[in-house]
Amino acid sequence: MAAADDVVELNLDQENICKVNLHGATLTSWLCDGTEMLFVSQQAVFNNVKAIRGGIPIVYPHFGPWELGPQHGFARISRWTLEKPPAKDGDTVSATFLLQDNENTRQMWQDNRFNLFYTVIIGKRQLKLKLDVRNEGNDSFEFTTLLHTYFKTLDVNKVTISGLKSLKYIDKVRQSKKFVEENDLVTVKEFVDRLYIGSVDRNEVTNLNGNQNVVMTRVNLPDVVVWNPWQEKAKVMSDFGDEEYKEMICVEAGYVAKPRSLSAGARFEASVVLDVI
Ligand SMILES: O=P(O)(O)OC[C@H]1O[C@H](O)[C@H](O)[C@@H](O)[C@@H]1O
Repeated sequence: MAAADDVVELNLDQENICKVNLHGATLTSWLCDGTEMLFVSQQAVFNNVKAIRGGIPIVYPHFGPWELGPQHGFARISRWTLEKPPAKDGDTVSATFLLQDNENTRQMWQDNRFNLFYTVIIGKRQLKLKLDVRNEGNDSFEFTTLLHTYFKTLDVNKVTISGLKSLKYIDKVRQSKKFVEENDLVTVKEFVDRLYIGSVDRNEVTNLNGNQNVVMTRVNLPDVVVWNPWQEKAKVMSDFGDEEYKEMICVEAGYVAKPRSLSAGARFEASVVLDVI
């Protein structure tokens, strides 16, 4: 369990609440009309050191194994600050979190200076997530970023994902070779780790918890990663139950297929909207 003072709650009403852990600004719960939409492992570790296994960890400034630092970058294992506490505005509640460069990140990542603002907005049957990266230094830098969304489902076998047909994808399970997706609806029946390149901006993920479907709309996040560790990988992950692969599917919106360059003083804004339909 996370310590209470690590968690910021955005409370629209009793049945529509989301929780953000300041460790990584990881969204660890999204209650939509009383149904939990996000998967968090029973084995997840809340020690403010390890990345939280589940919810929506933020990948930045690097997706995947990184020669300069930890896998998926430092954002998901850094302590964020609460820049704007939860406030109600009409039918939504929003809060903004901030990660700034510090001695540790500068040492790891070529002395780059940045502000990364993350705004979470919960509405009725909707969650909106906004990333805003600002280059505060005198030199340009490159980064990749992704919202590593773990959706909760009662049965991963029934989940379908639309919007990927005809796209090229890198299949990390098959020596990172490139393939073209042939299916209108992607289903997951085995260990899957794919990076779909340059997808249309809308994907529908069906049969999530409570038989809910979610439409994911992306702005400035052209790529989609689909991941499920299945039985074989689940067994070797210490913070993931052996059978939990049945209860989750990661559909991750990112800018990851190629790095984004940001010149000195420039800004990169991107967002994901999750609508429960
Ligand atoms: O175990 P983690 O570092 O959290 O990474 C979990 C997974 O994240 C992404 O989905 C990657 O595509 C996978 O290759 C990776 O295994």
